[in-house]
Amino acid sequence: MTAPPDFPPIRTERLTLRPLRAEDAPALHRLVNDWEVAKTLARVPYPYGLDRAESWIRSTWAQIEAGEAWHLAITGEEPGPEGPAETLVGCVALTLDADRRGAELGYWVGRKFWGHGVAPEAAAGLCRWALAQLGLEAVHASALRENTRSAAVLRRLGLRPAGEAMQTFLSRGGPMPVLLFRATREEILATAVPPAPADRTVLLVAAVALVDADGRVLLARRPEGKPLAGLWEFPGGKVKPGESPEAALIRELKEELDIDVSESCLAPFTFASHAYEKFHLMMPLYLCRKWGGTMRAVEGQALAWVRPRQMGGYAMPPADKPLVAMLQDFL
Ligand SMILES: Nc1nc2c([nH]c(=O)n2[C@@H]2O[C@H](COP(=O)(O)OP(=O)(O)OP(=O)(O)O)[C@@H](O)[C@H]2O)c(=O)[nH]1
Repeated sequence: MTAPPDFPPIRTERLTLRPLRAEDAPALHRLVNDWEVAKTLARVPYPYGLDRAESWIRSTWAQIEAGEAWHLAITGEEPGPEGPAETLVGCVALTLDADRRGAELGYWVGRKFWGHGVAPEAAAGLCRWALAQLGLEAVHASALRENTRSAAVLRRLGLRPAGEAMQTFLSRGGPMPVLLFRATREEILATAVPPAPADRTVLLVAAVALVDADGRVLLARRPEGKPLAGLWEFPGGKVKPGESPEAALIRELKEELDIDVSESCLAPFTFASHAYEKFHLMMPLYLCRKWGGTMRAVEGQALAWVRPRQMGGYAMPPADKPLVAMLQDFL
């Protein structure tokens, strides 16, 4: 086949699942050729070259056409200079068993998209589609024994532990212990929409829009190694027990930017209330136009002074979206 099959995209709350396209190859190669991702995948060699991404994409078309396996791109939307742009986030797959009554579920998500519940949302979307369209009786999956994150995803989807096995991992060059998971059609249907974790705690984070004389706002890029790394955000951080949000900000601004801010210069502006997968973020956003000292990126983080109108071109955490809209109206 020379083109993706005609397959109507599956849409979930935030994601679209669609056949891979030839032009996805560079993004696919970038996301999978990452040891943290590749090491969890049985059938992916490492390093993973661009040519492999290209030929694998073509092989998935024939499998969809034959009704044997559905390897779909998980895509989301990220802000771009010309409005929201489609971004490859990962892949999700169902491969029919030989008797065509069950199927194996698989998925991976690019490292920079971890922590947002992409895998359960995409896997639940594909499972729901497959139960309706293919009349499957069961879904099964495996996860490396050490991959607790993947085991948690499978449990949230309603799959239950079904033993252990050894499985060859191309990326590891040999057999590795895996945990097996399984669910009947009924079990999946009962839990196919991943429930929000019941014990999601509220995390209080104080943040500030530092505004310069030209009406530009300071954004800082989250450093590698932290959750949501690479995204641009308002300076700030977690409020410690016993600390006021203002005191937390004054401390964080000193620690991160080496500037001195007094409480009277922090004007309450608005707040974000956003359900992340593992916690609920409650984040007051202050405005501040006056500070002392010479600003520097103490943690080596990239800084940018950005007009609110231009913030659409900076990828920011989902919680910040409404804040950006309010700054655009106000500044
Ligand atoms: N500072 C800041 N945090 C934000 C923004 N938007 C947003 O979702 N957050 C979330 O709020 C949380 C802030 O935690 P953090 O990791 O920056 O806090 P911190 O500086 O105390 O970090 P640390 O615990 O690694 O020292 C993160 O989960 C982050 O993703 C934002 O605009 N600014």
